[in-house]
Amino acid sequence: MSLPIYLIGARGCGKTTIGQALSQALGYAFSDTDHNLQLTTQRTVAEIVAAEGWDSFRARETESLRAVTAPATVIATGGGMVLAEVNRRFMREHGQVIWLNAPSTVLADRLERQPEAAQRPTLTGRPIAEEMSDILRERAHLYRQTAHHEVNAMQAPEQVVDQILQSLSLARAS
Ligand SMILES: Nc1ncnc2c1ncn2[C@@H]1O[C@H](COP(=O)(O)OP(=O)(O)OP(=O)(O)O)[C@@H](O)[C@H]1O
Ligand SMILES: O=C(O)C1=C[C@@H](O)[C@@H](O)[C@H](O)C1
Ligand SMILES: [Mg+2]
Repeated sequence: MSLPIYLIGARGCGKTTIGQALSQALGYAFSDTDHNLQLTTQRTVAEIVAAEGWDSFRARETESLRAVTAPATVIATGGGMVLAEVNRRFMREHGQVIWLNAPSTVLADRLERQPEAAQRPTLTGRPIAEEMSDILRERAHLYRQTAHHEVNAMQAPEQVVDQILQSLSLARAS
């Protein structure tokens, strides 16, 4: 059975972009926990957070992770999925976890170009560059401890996909 592949990392690291390309390369299905939540609730992240608050969003995100988990599927997760221990354990136990890592300056740059505010409401109320730096400082250890493999997400998308494929095949061979 082909285990699911979970992509984790901060906003803008490319979980959705790379996830789609990786799923095509492997002939796997593709799911995205943020999109799944949007479909099932018919609301954006910003709308859920405005109506119910972040704690409720985080609880729904845990449900979304379970709902999309299936064999032979690449799963792009929400940037905050690693905050809950239950999610970290679930991903490590059910599949291969890949951290798409890039410096906060690169991520902030991408988000400033394409903010998608409905899916990425502010987490701290601070400007994007400062928020990203704070978020990575808080979460880097959680991404690191959850991931089976860390990949450099500053490379061009095709190279990121290649590096993931290499990590996975090396893991299978060892
Ligand atoms: N390797 C890359 N090189 C250059 N640009 C990239 C790369 N990966 C993603 N991008 C760009 O960065 C932006 C954010 O990418 P994407 O939406 O895939 O990130 P994400 O990790 O899914 O974010 P979120 O956690 O908010 O869902 C998009 O404009 C995308 O085109
Ligand atoms: O980093 C985060 O906490 C988030 C990232 C996005 O993928 C969404 O899941 C949401 O905007 C929260
Ligand atoms: Mg995404």
